[in-house]
Amino acid sequence: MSDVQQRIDDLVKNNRVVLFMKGNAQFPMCGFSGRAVQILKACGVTDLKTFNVLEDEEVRQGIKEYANWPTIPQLYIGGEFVGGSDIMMEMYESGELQQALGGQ
Ligand SMILES: N[C@@H](CCC(=O)N[C@@H](CS)C(=O)NCC(=O)O)C(=O)O
Ligand code: FES
Repeated sequence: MSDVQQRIDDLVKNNRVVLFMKGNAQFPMCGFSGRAVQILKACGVTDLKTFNVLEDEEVRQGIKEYANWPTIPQLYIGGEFVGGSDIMMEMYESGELQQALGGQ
C-alpha cells in the first residue's frame, strides 16, 4: 500500500465516523459536502471526524482510489466506505444510515 493509501486506511480505521469533504463541518466549501454534514447532524452524530481534502491534494486524489469512488464527499463508518452525498441521502430517507450509525 502506498503512503497515502496507508494514511487513509489509518484514518478510517481509527475513527468511527469519517467524512472526507471540502471545507469542514463549520464551513463546508461545496454544497455536496455541506449536505453530507447536514445529514450526519440530522442523524445525531456527535463523534464525526472530518478531513478537508482541499488542504491535501494527495488525499484528495488518493481517496478516489482507496474506495474506487470518483468524488467527494465520502463517508466511512467503522472503516467501511458508505458512499457520497446522494447515497447518504437515500440511506437517510430509508433509515438505513441511522441504522449503520448504530441507531443514534
Ligand atoms: N453526486 C455526488 C456529488 C459529489 C461530486 O460530484 N463531487 C465532485 C465536485 S465537489 C468532485 O468530488 N469532483 C472531484 C474533485 O473535486 O476532486 C455525490 O453523491 O456525492
Ligand atoms: S466544489 Fe464545485 S461542485 Fe463541489
